[in-house]
Amino acid sequence: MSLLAVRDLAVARGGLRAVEGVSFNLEAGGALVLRGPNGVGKTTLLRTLAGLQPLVAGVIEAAPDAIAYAGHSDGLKPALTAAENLRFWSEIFGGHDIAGALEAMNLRDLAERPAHALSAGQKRRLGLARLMVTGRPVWLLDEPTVSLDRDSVALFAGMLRAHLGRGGAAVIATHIELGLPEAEILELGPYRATRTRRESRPAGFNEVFG
Ligand SMILES: Nc1ncnc2c1ncn2[C@@H]1O[C@H](COP(=O)(O)OP(=O)(O)OP(=O)(O)O)[C@@H](O)[C@H]1O
Repeated sequence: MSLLAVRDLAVARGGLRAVEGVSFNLEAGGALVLRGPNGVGKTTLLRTLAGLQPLVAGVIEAAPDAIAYAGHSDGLKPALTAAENLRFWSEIFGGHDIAGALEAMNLRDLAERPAHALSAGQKRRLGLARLMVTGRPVWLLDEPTVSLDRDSVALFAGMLRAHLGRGGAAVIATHIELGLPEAEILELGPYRATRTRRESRPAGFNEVFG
């Protein structure tokens, strides 16, 4: 079943065309990794897929309410505790349980701490845990591992794999290998997009993500 289908998409930022010729079909369990140099248009593409800005050309087809977007900002309410932040988002997205989200990103011991008193990596973990309570199948992730230490990257990779295993899907802009051997890679260059290869496991990979 297709969760997100994109045909010949062109996107722009600040009035300038970023990338064009983007086509892919994401099914349940599918992951697409966006690669490309700084400024090429990965964020612009994700923002367009999330409906945060209009497309220039092409077609985006997604089921209604299928998409959850995690951008550069963690989107936290600083005065609310970690648990209250998750409850806030859960109520907006339909009342999903927050316990699994706290567990998935190792936040149980920080549940009662206000978000403003979390470290950068802890805030990022909370921002990513938010995805779990949305209950949405398609995760659009913009550099999700920024500020995460090695163990937290592994936690997040596990959470993402579990999401895919449950029939979810993800589009991920990342400069690091996330340990998703089944992921397709979309290399973005100026004004073009090229499907190249699947993500491979580098030597020694299992030490971090196994
Ligand atoms: N708010 C903005 N207004 C105008 N132009 C912008 C804005 N934000 C980004 N741009 C420009 O749009 C182009 C695409 O930027 P984008 O953030 O999509 O790239 P990226 O591939 O995600 O980069 P990075 O790897 O550095 O995160 C860049 O040339 C950038 O300078």
